[in-house]
This record gives sequence, structure tokens and C-alpha cells, in this order.
Amino acid sequence: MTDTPGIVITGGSGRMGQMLVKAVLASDKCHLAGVLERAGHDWIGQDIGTAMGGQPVGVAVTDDALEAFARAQAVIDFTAPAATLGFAALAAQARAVHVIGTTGLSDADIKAIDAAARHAVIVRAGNMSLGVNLLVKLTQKVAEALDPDFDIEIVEAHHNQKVDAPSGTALMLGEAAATGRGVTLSDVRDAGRDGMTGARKRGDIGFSAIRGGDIVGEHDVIFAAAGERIVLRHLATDRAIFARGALKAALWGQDKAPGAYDMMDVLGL
Ligand SMILES: NC(=O)c1ccc[n+]([C@@H]2O[C@H](COP(=O)([O-])OP(=O)(O)OC[C@H]3O[C@@H](n4cnc5c(N)ncnc54)[C@H](O)[C@@H]3O)[C@@H](O)[C@H]2O)c1
Ligand SMILES: O=C(O)C1=N[C@H](C(=O)O)CCC1
Repeated sequence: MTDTPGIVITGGSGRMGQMLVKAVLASDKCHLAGVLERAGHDWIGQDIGTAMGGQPVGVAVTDDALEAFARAQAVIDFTAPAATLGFAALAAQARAVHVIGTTGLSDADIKAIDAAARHAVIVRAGNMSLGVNLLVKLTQKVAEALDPDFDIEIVEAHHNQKVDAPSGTALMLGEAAATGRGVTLSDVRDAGRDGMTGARKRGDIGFSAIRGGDIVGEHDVIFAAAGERIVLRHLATDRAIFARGALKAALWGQDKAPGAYDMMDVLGL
């Protein structure tokens, strides 16, 4: 047995789950302590290496979160809101660092997660990449510098299996733009235009979502005024950027006091 932190990956068969398993196996700073999937999934009981089409790695996929978390120092969780809420309570009980990448969480979900963070370290972000977190900072700065003559529009594009909109990243960018402007996002958010919407309201922050093919994740923040336009853009072409950030967060959290953190804390931005 190694003395590096043991990490459990939830949703191990998913797009991000598989990426995270590979990232943990490739790291010498941690080891794979467990892999979870939902009850009834075909992969339960199989070695995760074999299930992913490679060599066995000595870790069988399980649906027993309580047992897996008891052996872990961190849980990296990119699943779905209902699953993440359950994992937050169990990870806090096990005092394991919980890194949450799951998006589509409601305000009530976030409240419950923050309550769990009273007992353990939770790092949550709608996007774990360095590039997007820098873009969030830039968005806030630009919004601070420009007045509401500049209409702010956030356009995001993702693959055709994504179930939530706007993306978690788009919401982070919207929050940053609203903070820069000194307003509350929920007061100015304009999403899902369709039909006779009327003219755009000055000061609104607009959201548009594209879904298609295998797009990993693309975000534009557009500041549009009469006669000029500023566009801030991030293009993700490889999910490894999210896995890298999540792993960094799991290791960063090892010596931190219980609380709710985000990637800005991890990256020191
Ligand atoms: N924060 C980020 O940087 C970032 C990056 C990429 C994706 N995401 C988010 O991560 C989430 C997953 O994305 P994906 O593309 O990997 O989706 P996916 O559908 O490919 O994978 C989700 C996995 O979770 C599993 N799952 C669901 N309920 C479970 C449960 N109760 N127990 C164990 N496993 C369970 C599913 O079976 C599936 O394998 C989404 O919310 C997505 O928006 C966040
Ligand atoms: O593929 C997804 O789903 C992604 N979700 C995150 C979001 O909602 O912003 C990050 C990008 C990929």
C-alpha cells in the first residue's frame, strides 16, 4: 500500500469519469482507492482497467459509496445533481475532500453542499480548467471597466449529450460579469429567448446554448456596443484539462480546514 492520498472516482464509466481514472492512474502523487458507478450498471464488479478496455489495475467498480469513501482521502465527482448531493453527505461523514465538477445544481442543492462543507473540505467549480478560471477573472475586469452601453452576451457550445443549460461555465462567467457590473445575476439574467421577446433590455446579461456532435466545451463572452465589440473566448478540445484541475484540487484540499472552496482558491487567482 502506498502512503499517497487515495482517491475515489464517482461515475467511473462516464466521459469525465474515465478521464479522471486515467489521470489518477498516471499520477505519482496519489493512488486510485475506488471507482463508483450507479447501482445496476454493467461495470459493477468488473476491474476498472478491463472495463475501460485496457489491462486490469486491481480496483473493482462498486456501488457502495460508504465503504469506498471510508478508504479514501478524496472523492472526485463528475456525475449528476442527485448523486452529488448524496456523495457530499457521505464524503463529509468520511472527512474526505470532495471535489465536485457536477453542473446543473439548483440553489437548494448548493445550500445542502455548503452545509456538508461545515464538516469537510469541498471544492466545487462549474469548470476546473486553468484557462476558464482565468477567463472568469478577465470577464469581471472587462465588465468593471465598461458601462451598460456594452451589452453582455454569453454563448456556449457543448456536445449533444449534455443535459443542463446554460453550462456551469457560462453561469460562472455570468456571475463574474454581474459582479464586475455591481449587480446580481438573477436580476439581469436573460436566457432562452424565443418568439416575440421585445428589444433587449439595457444591462441584461444574455445566455445562448448550442448543443451538437462531440464539442468538448466552447465559451464566448461578448461585450457589444455601437460601433465596436470585445469577444473573450475559451475553447476546450480535450477533457484532460478538467481532470487535471480536479486532481490538483483533490491534492490541494488535503491540508485545508473544512469549508466550501472553488478553483480560484486552488489556483490562487
Ligand atoms: N466542472 C468541470 O470542469 C466539468 C467538466 C466536464 C463535465 N462537467 C460536468 O460533469 C458531469 C458529468 O459529465 P459527463 O460528460 O462525464 O457525463 P456522463 O453522463 O458521461 O457521466 C456521468 C456518470 O455518472 C454516473 N452516475 C450517475 N448517477 C450516479 C450515482 N448515483 N452513482 C455513481 N455514478 C453515477 C453515470 O452512470 C455516468 O457514468 C456533468 O454535470 C457535466 O456538466 C464538469
Ligand atoms: O461536457 C460537459 O458537460 C461540460 N460541462 C461543464 C459546464 O457545464 O460548463 C464544463 C465544460 C464541459
